Amino acid sequence: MTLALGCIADDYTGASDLANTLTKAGLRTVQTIGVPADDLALPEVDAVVVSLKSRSIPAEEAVARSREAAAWLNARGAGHLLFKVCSTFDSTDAGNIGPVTDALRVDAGEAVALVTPAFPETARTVYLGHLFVGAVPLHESPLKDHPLNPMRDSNLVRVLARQSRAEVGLIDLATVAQGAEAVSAQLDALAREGKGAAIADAVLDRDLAVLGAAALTRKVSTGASGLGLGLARALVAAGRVAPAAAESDLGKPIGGPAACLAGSCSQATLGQIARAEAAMPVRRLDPARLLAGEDEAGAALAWAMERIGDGPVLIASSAGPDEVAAVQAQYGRDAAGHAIEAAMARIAEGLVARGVRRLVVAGGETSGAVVDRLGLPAFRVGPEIAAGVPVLRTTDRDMWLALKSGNFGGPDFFADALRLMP
Ligand SMILES: Nc1ncnc2c1ncn2[C@@H]1O[C@H](COP(=O)(O)OP(=O)(O)OP(=O)(O)O)[C@@H](O)[C@H]1O
Ligand SMILES: O=C(O)[C@@H](O)C(=O)CO
Repeated sequence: MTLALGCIADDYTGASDLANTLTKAGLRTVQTIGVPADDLALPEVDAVVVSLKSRSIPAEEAVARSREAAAWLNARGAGHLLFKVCSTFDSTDAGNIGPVTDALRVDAGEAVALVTPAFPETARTVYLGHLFVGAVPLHESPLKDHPLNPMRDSNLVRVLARQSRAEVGLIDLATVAQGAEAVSAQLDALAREGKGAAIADAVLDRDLAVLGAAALTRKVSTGASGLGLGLARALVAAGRVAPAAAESDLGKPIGGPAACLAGSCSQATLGQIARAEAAMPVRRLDPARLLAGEDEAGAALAWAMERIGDGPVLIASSAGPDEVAAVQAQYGRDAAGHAIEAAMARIAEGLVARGVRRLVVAGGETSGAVVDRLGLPAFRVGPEIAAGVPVLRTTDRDMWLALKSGNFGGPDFFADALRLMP
């Protein structure tokens, strides 16, 4: 297999978002969970998205895992490596976007890497280095209250510089408007000034096409699905990939019981859970009881088993910012997060052991914990449920999944997803 594009995603929902974007742009794409084992049979594809769970782990571990993924992708001839990060740049001052970008860039022998989280389709735009989520700057958006990485600075040149060894520059919209050659020349100029990364502005899809073409002249770039779209378009335009229609037949219907799990505390997910109450039974986990050692997971599983024969169910730990802050103050941010993720993974395992083959999970870390516990190796990409969220079909067994990024999806996301999982 010779890959046109190798991708390393820092969480599993982000990986499926990117796999969805690449598929829609005509690249035959597969999403793997972790670095694939040598004997994993993969279809012939243009792009592989290796999903890591590296967004919120110590930087040196994130670097080591990303390097391992890069080595696997490079061994399959990847012409370009994209490090897929969140479109809201989720990270802390300790990393991991800066350290991983530095490491991949240096390993590839590049002086500077283009970085942009812009994804206009989901209303993430970058102007003069400032990230906007819809109509508000990042630090005024709900991301300011993220349970693991509250984003309180919208100036990404500053944010990335705090995480990076090298200095960070800017490629502004005026330069992007002049086209790929101007962007490439600006990258060279920034490299001469000693900059190791450049935040690139992008407001419209056409800006992404320019950035993709410029990024493709180097071996490594960092961005969200928007940059993936730009790279895919550039690969097709350069004749390096013959565009393929998305697979319409991902296999026979599976049917049977279905369940949804939500660990994301994003505003979008909280709204979707509230809406789901009208469509299916919803059980809310009590994080305080769970963290005090009560068997909340066992109780939720028993609750689900009483209802699942009649239709889908939803189990959610999600809570608003005040409740999250109270739990974190008592148990610590990471300990609380990990304990809740572990409970979700246990519930997923129990549901699958009892026959669930259609599973929707909301939240990147939550999805990571669930998919790891289920031991799923790779996914083929099915139809799009909402911008950034495809239906996935496991390559090694008959199972449908949807891994939803916290902020993505329409108000009726859970019902919308299940409708596309026959
Ligand atoms: N009630 C709660 N109190 C404190 N932490 C919670 C609670 N419910 C969930 N969590 C934790 O919050 C974190 C949510 O992160 P997750 O990545 O799953 O969602 P997200 O960040 O909204 O999604 P994405 O990364 O896709 O944008 C997880 O670690 C989860 O265990
Ligand atoms: O880019 C995004 O917003 C998503 O794919 C994601 O990474 C959320 O975890």
